[in-house]
Amino acid sequence: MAFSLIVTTTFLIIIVVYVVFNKRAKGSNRLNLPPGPPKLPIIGNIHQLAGLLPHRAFRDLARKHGPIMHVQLGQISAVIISSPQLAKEALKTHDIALADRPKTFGSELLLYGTTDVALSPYGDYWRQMKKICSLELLSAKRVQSFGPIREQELDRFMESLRLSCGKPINIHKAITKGINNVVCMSSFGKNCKQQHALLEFLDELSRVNSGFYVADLFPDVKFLYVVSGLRSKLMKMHKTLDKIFDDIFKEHEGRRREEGKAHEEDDLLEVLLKIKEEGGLEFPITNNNIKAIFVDIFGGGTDTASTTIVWAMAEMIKHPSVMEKAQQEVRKAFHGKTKITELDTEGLSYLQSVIKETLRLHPPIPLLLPRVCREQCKIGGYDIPIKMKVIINAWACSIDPEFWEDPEDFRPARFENTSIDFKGTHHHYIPFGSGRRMCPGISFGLVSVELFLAQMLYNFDWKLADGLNPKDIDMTEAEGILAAKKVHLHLIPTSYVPYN
Ligand code: HEM
Repeated sequence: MAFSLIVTTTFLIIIVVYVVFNKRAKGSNRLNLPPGPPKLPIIGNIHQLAGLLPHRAFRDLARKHGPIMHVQLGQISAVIISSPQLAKEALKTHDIALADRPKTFGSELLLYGTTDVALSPYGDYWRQMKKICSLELLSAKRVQSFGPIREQELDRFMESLRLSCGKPINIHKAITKGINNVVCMSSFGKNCKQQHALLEFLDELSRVNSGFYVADLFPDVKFLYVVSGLRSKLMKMHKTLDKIFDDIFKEHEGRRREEGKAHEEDDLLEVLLKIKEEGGLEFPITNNNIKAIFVDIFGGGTDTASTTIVWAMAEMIKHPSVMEKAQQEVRKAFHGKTKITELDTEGLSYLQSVIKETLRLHPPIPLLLPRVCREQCKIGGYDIPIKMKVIINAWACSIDPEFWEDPEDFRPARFENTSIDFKGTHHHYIPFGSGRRMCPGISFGLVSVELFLAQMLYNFDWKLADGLNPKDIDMTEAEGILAAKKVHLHLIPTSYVPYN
């Protein structure tokens, strides 16, 4: 009986999906869609991604089917762009037409109806919140105001490294904690008790919100969310997250009452609460909107920066001459200084090249955040209809042999004496995206990356734990939106004592 129920249910799912799929496919027959790999009924091209990292699978498919491809991922029709020229057409020429973001059940639930910035639909609400983000929360002045927090956290981090000298350290864990402390204190003013729970939540979020979950690929077949267990998992995550934020808000409210206006600098929560209380906005903001913004700040602010630092250390260990050159630069610049500030890192041009090269080979979000077409347009001569998902493979662009010599080699020197920056105007190098939906957190993210790396290189010499040969470091990426290093990096620091 139970068996026949399963068979009937499966059969029904197949029929429903097939009917919807066919209807959509017929609708697009009149369009000149980009070419793409052959599709199987119902699943389309899902099998070509199975077990692979999407940015790598798409790059391999693009080598066969071209830099603009149409793929069918279950019910999701998507165009994958893998060349800088076409990325420019999409993100510059058709920036407004492609400025929407896709919605998933998970993003709706965990981002309070996508009222954050990153996944909010394009429109007046998004414009208002992006402006608040860029001008109030992540402006150069605000980022600078958190300098003392970063320096205090860095001192603590350096002290913990000194205490561990000669012993192996899990660099991934140590850095993530350090960066998360900075983000937490900048956001809520004090080390918040909920920090650990927030970190665990983010880890899970990156996995479940990749957009490549089976249930997300068949959004019309609602009960797939139920039978796959994703619905209950997401509901539980939402409940946990909401409780974490409620506790943070309560603590903050208590401190506000105790301290009155005696804060030295406003933390980000205080900035947002003041904006909310002042009113006068076209879309008055609620506590739920503020919570959604903090998911962006934590999601965008912690793992992207820590991932970059880990990859930079792994690449430098693999390439000792790069490590030596970066250390020489830092040690010369800081020579004789007992206290190092952010101003001291400004002239470190080789270190900047190391960071740029790390972000070229290991962009933390290799497929950027997906866009959705809101006005039909043409890219590379092909039609992009409304509602089509558009995925830019930024990683494929940054290793395109037409633009980069020996593209898969780690060679920071390639950035010396070039004008290539992070502003998203060179489409062969877009680790922060490009156009209207580009990342507003570049300064906030990079200042920590520079400061942490500079101090790690200045104060310590580094070698691999377990007698591992640098050439054998496993550089595999983890699954999820974020291409973090899958196998944690364990390094042994020894104190560097400068000559007087
Ligand atoms: C190394 C650090 C970082 C990297 C590599 C990075 C990368 C990215 C990328 C690739 C996007 C998508 C852009 C697009 O779709 O064109 C993005 C968007 C975004 N990032 Fe970042 N990010 C970083 C740090 C941060 C920080 C520190 C914050 C906030 C504290 C942040 C907040 C955001 C937000 C809110 C968006 C969405 C913008 C929109 O949709 O309008 N990011 N980031």
